[in-house]
Amino acid sequence: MTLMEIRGVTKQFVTRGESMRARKTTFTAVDDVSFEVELGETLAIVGESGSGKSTTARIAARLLEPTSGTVVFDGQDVTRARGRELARFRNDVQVVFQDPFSSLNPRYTVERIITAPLTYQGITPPTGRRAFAQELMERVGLNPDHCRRYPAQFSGGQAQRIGIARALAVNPKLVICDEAVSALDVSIQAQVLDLLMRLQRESGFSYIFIAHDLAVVRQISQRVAVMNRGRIVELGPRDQVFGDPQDEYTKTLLAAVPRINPEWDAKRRQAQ
Ligand SMILES: Nc1ncnc2c1ncn2[C@@H]1O[C@H](COP(=O)(O)OP(=O)(O)OP(=O)(O)O)[C@@H](O)[C@H]1O
Repeated sequence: MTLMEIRGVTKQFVTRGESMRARKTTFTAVDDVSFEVELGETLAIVGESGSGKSTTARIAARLLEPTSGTVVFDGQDVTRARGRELARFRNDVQVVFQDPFSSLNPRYTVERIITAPLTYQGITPPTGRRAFAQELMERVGLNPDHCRRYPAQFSGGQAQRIGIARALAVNPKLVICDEAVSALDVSIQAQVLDLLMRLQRESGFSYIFIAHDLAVVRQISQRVAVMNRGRIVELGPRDQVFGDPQDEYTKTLLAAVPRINPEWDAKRRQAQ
């Protein structure tokens, strides 16, 4: 079943040079992009820096309006949704950002951060906020006794787990991870990826997983979209894209990754 459909989405940014007299120029960051996200799957979007991945993610999350094209979620056109319709969308689609610290309010306790999406939606958990936050902390591998602590008292990997717990608080159907593990050390990255995969197995939601690291994408995704200069140049099942890429740019991208060691990769997948 299709959960989200991005149809012919284009995003242009109008920029102006330093001086007021400088001419305005239009830059197309995302150019006629279309893809679908199936219920329960992980679709990865990969590409070099500047290829338009984050802009696409922000449009899919309705954090940015496209210049043209449509975003359909659960059968509804939400491209210009407002009010209650937008609130429902914001509940169903959660985002985990790259830098956990800048996406967590430093003045709020973890308990307050994790339960904030419930507050926006006007929901009171039957067991109370603290018990609810503690349960989620346990689910993401954090010590529930630390629920009164502040973000600065956690490591980068732990802070990202707080961001993930917050995303899960409202039982989303889709979680958009925008370079969610890119800022973490490799060993911590692997732990957070394992957590993301476990949570999906438990709850059945979908991921759009944005990353530039192909080793990470290979581990987590079922399908992969490759972006180059604002366009999707290849989209297919992971093993097809990695094993038999059709597009020249995808081939170049794969050739440039020395970190994918097939033996290591096979061992990791066996261990999962
Ligand atoms: N608000 C904006 N105004 C002008 N240009 C923008 C804006 N946001 C993004 N861009 C440009 O659009 C292009 C695509 O950016 P985007 O962040 O989507 O790429 P990306 O693939 O996610 O790269 P990265 O991995 O570096 O974040 C870039 O050239 C960027 O400079």
